[in-house]
Amino acid sequence: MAGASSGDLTILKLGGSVITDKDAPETVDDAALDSVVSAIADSESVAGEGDAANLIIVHGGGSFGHVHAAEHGVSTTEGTHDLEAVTAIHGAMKRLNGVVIDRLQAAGVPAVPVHPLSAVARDADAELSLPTGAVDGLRTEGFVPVLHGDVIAHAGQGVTVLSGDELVTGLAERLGASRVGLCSTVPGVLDSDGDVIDAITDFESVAAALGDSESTDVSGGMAGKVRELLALSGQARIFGPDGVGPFLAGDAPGTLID
Ligand SMILES: Nc1ncnc2c1ncn2[C@@H]1O[C@H](COP(=O)(O)OP(=O)(O)OP(=O)(O)O)[C@@H](O)[C@H]1O
Ligand SMILES: C=C(C)CCOP(=O)(O)O
Repeated sequence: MAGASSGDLTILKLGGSVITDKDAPETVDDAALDSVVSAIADSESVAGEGDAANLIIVHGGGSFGHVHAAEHGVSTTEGTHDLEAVTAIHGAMKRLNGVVIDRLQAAGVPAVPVHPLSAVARDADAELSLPTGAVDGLRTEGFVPVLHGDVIAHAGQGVTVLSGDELVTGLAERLGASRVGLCSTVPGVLDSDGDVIDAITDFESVAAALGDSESTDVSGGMAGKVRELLALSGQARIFGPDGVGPFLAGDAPGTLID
């Protein structure tokens, strides 16, 4: 897309639950990944050569990061100094990122990896230091940066998990994204009858319906996701795999979090 400015920026998260088989360790869900990759490749968010890209992709951990994090007792709040844990969790996320990058590139998307462990950190109050120069520079040069949930330095705790959802909101705030979308396995946030909620503006009114992930997850499942997105100053949407194409085309699938 010619001359994209930061005002056009879209940040899309591909849930780990979507692109992996969350119940089989380190297993990619090939059909699901190929389907969301096609929707991205078919969208106008991918720049022509020499133009700025208006898309940043983040993906979650699924059966790669979460399984190793749970095995080592590491979460977004529980840290570790164990080198083996850091290596296992980060290594698994890099392997998943490599698969995502390969599929995107094969579909014609100029995707490049960005690994948070190398640049992101939390201070003792859990405030994120999240430099955006590399991500924004790559995007401006026409590449689509693909980041992922990871382990990052956490003052006094060793490393803790940085969820893809935190990355999405952190990048959206710092880069002024105009559209933020999270693709999960569900068509949106569901109420206690199983129907998609149109819009959520406060946590308490939906808290009773919000649960953890159905699989191993160290970052809070749907409840964590809604909390994270409510803290964002702009709007965001949560939708299922079928919503990726419509979302990138400017439609409004799933649940609005505002
Ligand atoms: N009220 C609800 N509405 C929708 N999903 C819910 C609800 N309560 C719990 N869930 C569960 O939350 C899951 C989504 O959270 P999960 O952490 O698995 O998301 P993800 O972002 O797709 O994956 P990952 O965290 O690995 O990136 C859904 O698949 C569903 O099982
Ligand atoms: C478990 C790890 C390392 C990544 C967590 O990212 P998420 O799946 O977006 O919560």
